[in-house]
Amino acid sequence: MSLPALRLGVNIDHVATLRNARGGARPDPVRAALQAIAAGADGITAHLREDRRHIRDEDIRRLKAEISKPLNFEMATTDEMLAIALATQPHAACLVPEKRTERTTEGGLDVVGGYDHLAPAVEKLGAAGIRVSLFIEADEAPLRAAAKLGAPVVELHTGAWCDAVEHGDAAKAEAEFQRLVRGAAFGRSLGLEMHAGHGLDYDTAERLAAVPEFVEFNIGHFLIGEAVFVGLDAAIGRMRAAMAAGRARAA
Ligand SMILES: CC(=O)[C@@H](O)[C@H](O)COP(=O)(O)O
Ligand SMILES: NCC(=O)COP(=O)(O)O
Repeated sequence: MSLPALRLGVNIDHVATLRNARGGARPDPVRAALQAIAAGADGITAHLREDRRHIRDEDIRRLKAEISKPLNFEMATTDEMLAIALATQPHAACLVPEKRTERTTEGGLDVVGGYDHLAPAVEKLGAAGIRVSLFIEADEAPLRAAAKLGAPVVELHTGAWCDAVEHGDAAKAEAEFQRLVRGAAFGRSLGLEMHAGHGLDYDTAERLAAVPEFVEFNIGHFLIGEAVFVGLDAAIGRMRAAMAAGRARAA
């Protein structure tokens, strides 16, 4: 069986985290994006948080102008972010939940409770030719709501699984992995394009790559951390190899 190719979107947010720690211009997240593409990334993901804790407006403008691969713009569903997305015209916009005090994104969007709030944003982004993705949990209710909203893509939140793996909680990890497997199959049966991301490392990306419905992973924090030790090119090369190995096992 030949499976669809599995794309790697590299999230460069945490290059900006490091830059902002000193308040200057270095390290430059756009340089990281260009290097990631040269090393084999299929696209670049950047999350313009409302508090601008890492990526800034100018980074988004430069990314759109300077990179040669698709830009996946992660955003909260606010009027401000919608205006920036419509002005920037990224390839894709991934709607994510945001809490001001969270350290990182803690879960998927509440697509069911937030349906009426999300609907006009999905409609406007789609009408502008921007591919809309919803960052959600791998459960039937949000998947059904995403399909009803008319979003072509969902990104399943892999954070709970990756945390359980990292903390050595084997039972929870297996349950979370099976939830992702079921969610990917169910989402695909609804016609959704299936992406995944949050907290993935070499091992979790390799295992998830064997789930045939996934066509894109977005990976950032781990790769930028690895780059400190082995360089960005090597980290991306090893991630691609891990994904290919997982995919090969599924074929
Ligand atoms: C939605 C998501 O998972 C990404 O935005 C990524 O995690 C970015 O890093 P922070 O969550 O630290 O902003
Ligand atoms: N949407 C998830 C993402 O872009 C990357 O998340 P992480 O690998 O930085 O945790």
